[in-house]
Amino acid sequence: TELSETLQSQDVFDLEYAADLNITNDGSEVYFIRHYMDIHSDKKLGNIWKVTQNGELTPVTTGKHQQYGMALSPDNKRLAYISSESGNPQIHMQWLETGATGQMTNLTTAPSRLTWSADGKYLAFQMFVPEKATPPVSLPGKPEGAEWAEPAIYIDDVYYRFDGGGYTKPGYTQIFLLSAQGGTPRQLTFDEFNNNGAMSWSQDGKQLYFSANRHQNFRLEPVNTDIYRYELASGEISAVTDRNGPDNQPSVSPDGRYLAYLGYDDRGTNYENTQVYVRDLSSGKTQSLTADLDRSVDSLHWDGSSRGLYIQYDDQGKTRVAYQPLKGKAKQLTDKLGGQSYGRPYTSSEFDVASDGTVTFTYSAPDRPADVGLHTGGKDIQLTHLNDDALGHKTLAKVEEFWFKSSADGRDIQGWIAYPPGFDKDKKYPMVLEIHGGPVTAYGPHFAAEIQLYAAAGYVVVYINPRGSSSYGEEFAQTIHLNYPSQDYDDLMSAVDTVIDKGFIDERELFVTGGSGGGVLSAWIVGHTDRFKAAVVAKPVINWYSFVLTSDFYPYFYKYWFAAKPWEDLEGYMQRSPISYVGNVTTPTMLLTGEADYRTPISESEQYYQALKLQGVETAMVRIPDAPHGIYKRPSNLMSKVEYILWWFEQYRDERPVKN
Ligand SMILES: CSCC[C@H](NC=O)C(=O)N[C@@H](CO)C(=O)O
Repeated sequence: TELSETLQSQDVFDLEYAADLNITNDGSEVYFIRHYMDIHSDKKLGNIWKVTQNGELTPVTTGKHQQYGMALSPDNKRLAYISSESGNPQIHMQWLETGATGQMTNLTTAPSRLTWSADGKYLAFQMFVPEKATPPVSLPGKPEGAEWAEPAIYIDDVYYRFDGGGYTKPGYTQIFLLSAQGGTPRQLTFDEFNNNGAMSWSQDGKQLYFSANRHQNFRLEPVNTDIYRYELASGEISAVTDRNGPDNQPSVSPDGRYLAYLGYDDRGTNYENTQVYVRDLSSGKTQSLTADLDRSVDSLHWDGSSRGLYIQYDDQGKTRVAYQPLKGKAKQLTDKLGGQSYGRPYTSSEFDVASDGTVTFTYSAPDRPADVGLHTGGKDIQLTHLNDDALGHKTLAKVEEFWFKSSADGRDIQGWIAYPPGFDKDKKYPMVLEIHGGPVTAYGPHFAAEIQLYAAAGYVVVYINPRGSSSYGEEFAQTIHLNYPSQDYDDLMSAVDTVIDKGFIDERELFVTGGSGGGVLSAWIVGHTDRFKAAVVAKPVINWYSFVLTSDFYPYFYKYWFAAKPWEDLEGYMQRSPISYVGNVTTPTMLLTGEADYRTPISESEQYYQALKLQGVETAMVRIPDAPHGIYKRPSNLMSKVEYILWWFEQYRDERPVKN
């Protein structure tokens, strides 16, 4: 039927995407995790696959498991990875010449960040080491065999719960060393810090560089990570960087002379460009290679000759890889990265580089989640087509870029329109404005099941990067510093007007939704205009005062998003809170949030729901049991989100597509 040729919500179970790309030294093969959605456990699982330059695909591991954290040995003969096939996550190894595999560890908590030494003899990794917590109170008088209520929980840590991880247990993440022959790992760090940042070995294997926040006050200085050097012989740890601001992703050059890393000087704003620094390890001389690039670098890989670095950064909603020599100008390679955020069209990608400069990356297209791509000989090649079977026969929304001027100040703003399958410009369509979160993140022309499903239901979907978004430089992102929400509202309204002016939108049929920061802005919108027929506010902040005092990452939010603590600036907090404008709302507005969302806790949604009820505004609340902030991570939750949003909008639709 015609219906079966458009995307249906249950199709999210058929999506696959590529991650953890590892390219061989000669660039001939790429190992990657082929993620898929398991309809029985309702979880994302994944196995290792290999693809050659000719696009020949071979499975490397198999089974219904979560396999991740893959690291190819320096000689390309072994593949270390983490797998939960024995019940809980353990380090596994595959000998690629023979196909022999083995479980290398028998750990009690999950390992992470497998990092090979240059000689291939060792793997460094990290693991949480729990500490014994004795509650300060134990109840007297419990008779033998009595079934009393669960004991009270005593909390005294700053970070007592974390979105996606639940309530925290006492303990710290420590660094371990494992022989590549397997056996018992040796714990290297023991102190009361989370030694949990990226690691890189010196070429002679005598030192291990890692990033961590090891400041005494680390809990209240949440972004102040530095690079440290661990001496394998003595166990001594010394700081390599010491500025106020994050320093992370250390990477020793192949010739052992330099240490590259990412970071910025913390000026206390909502956003600074992350730069690439290179330190000469013998002289200590350090320079930024990207001081003139007005973008944030997200990741880096050394060139095999140690003469420069391949860097990844977001630029106007796309993600690029460029080659940045140690001296001189960067050379652009590709802008086709993306596709790993399959729910909403956020920029999200990764890349790896072979010794000969062949780049592999997650290949993005608006109609497909991430495939494996290759950049070689100046060309981009798509090596896999992981979703052609599931999506190839479907008519998906076409995604088109548009630019417009904001009514606030004439600033240029970028957006995208997703057209419903079978779109006819001579008809009038309902519109959904979908708003991203962050707020300093970026949408782009990437596959997004949510956008595609709204379009498949007949809506023209509009999404933009309002001021404050990343990928347009520091000034653009900082316009919302201590000023959010603000003129971003005007940017969104100008986008709606621009698309209406194109002539195919039924102005009476406007709908709005957004999640997280987009929940803030959609609640802000219904408090400032009644032009939308219905709204769904997903996982929002409604009241900045209560948010700062209930969100998991509160030492960051109060410090970088506000001028003072809530009780020192009540007026400032309330003036920027959607709750302050609830008295203006007439738009039917539904709330939708995960019950285990500790980033924007469901109490924010409850406040708005109850306020709307008191105001007599049509409202409803959808609570997704056990879902954290990333609702889409369980496919059925992504389905619930989309189905509820479409259902709510349909309640308020009385016009159907008609001829002009
Ligand atoms: C507006 S409060 C912070 C919410 C969150 N930011 C960081 O965690 C957010 O906006 N998340 C976005 C982007 O990841 C989302 O869509 O969930």
